[in-house]
Amino acid sequence: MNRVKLDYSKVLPFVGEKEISARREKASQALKGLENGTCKGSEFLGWLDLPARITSEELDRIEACAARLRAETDVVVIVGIGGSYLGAKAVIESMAGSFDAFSGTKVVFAGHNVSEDYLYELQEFLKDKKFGICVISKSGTTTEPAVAFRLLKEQLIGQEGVQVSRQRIVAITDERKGALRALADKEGYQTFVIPDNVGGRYSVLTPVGLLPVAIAGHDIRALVKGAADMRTYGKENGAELSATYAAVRNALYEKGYTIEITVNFNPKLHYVAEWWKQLYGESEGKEHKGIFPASVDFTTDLHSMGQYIQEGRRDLFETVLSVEKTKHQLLVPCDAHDLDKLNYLAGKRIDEVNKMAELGTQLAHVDGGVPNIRVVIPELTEYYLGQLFYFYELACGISGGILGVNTFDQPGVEAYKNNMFMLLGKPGYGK
Ligand SMILES: O=P(O)(O)OC[C@H]1O[C@H](O)[C@H](O)[C@@H](O)[C@@H]1O
Repeated sequence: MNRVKLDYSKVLPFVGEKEISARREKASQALKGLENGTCKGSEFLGWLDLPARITSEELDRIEACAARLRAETDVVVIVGIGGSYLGAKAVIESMAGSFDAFSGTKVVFAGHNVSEDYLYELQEFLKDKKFGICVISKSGTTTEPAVAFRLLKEQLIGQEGVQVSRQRIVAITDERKGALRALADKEGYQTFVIPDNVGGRYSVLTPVGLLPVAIAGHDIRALVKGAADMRTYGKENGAELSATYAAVRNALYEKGYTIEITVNFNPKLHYVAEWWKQLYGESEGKEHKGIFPASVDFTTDLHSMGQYIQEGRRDLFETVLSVEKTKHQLLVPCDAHDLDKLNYLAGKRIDEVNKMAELGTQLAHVDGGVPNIRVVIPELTEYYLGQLFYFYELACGISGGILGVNTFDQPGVEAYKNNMFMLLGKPGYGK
């Protein structure tokens, strides 16, 4: 099996193998805590064996629902935020053509902000379209998706009537609890369940990620297979890949490298980094501890953030998502006049230019004092994305264990919500 690989050789000038292997021992302990369910937050370990537990029948049901929505609609609005949004968005952006949005896209997103202009413009866009809604909320009570869903449901009923709109709405939520569950049961929407023991940011391989990805026309079986293969591979070797990444980043953290920048050289990976930021930020950022997860898109951001990374405060390290093989091939053309002085590149692949930018940047940043990890992805396919997700999820569980926090809760997210509810006059929220 070809697979995602890790290269931390460009970290070694900053932390030695000895320091890393000390963290590697802690990583093994943390892994044990996950495997035998004795870690903090152990009620949320359902993701560990999720890829192997998903049955072909469940995938059939998801694919059938996606096929029905694809046939009955021009576009489906995926309504959700945080873990109920980012996994699907990451896969769809990675797999879709860069200009699909201009040639008739199958999915659009809402409920991940409360921008009045965004929602107005979405409603205008949907006015002359046959649309469906896939509303996703584990708790079923999150304000942003609830507001968007209320608007869109009203619009759908107005355009299609009550009966048709019930067919066009699918809800993904808790099996029993929450306002969305109550509404879905009352209206008779088709529903899918988010298991109790899988937290939002770990839910990409549940219907939360799989249904939107299937609606967008991508291969969810390959995605699940990639994750399952990574799980099997990890079981055979003590989760080598994830444990090493967790150990290396913690060794760096303890030496004062408190910010990790995930870097891509392919804009399709932008939302993979956004997904990663939620996974690591919500999991580790607590008790006034944790690596701050950031991200950049190169080479674009080399022309904005590159200066800071090269010469700013030395508390950064980078993790580059490096894709080995492109989907397409394109050569730099030769020009008879060569006024732009680019003929030295004529006949070379665009990807070679990109790869040399990647290598040149890595060397420059390491020289400038920025440790560099490389995560190598053989190709941008659903299969390797599945591997990558599982690699990161397991590493996050291990890393949180090394740090000593409860990786699976997010108490800090409530503070802004309470203030917002109080300011908006929600009953039960005093001054
Ligand atoms: O799926 P939901 O219950 O609507 O939650 C959506 C998101 O919002 C919350 O505030 C949490 O911080 C996230 O972990 C979660 O993924």
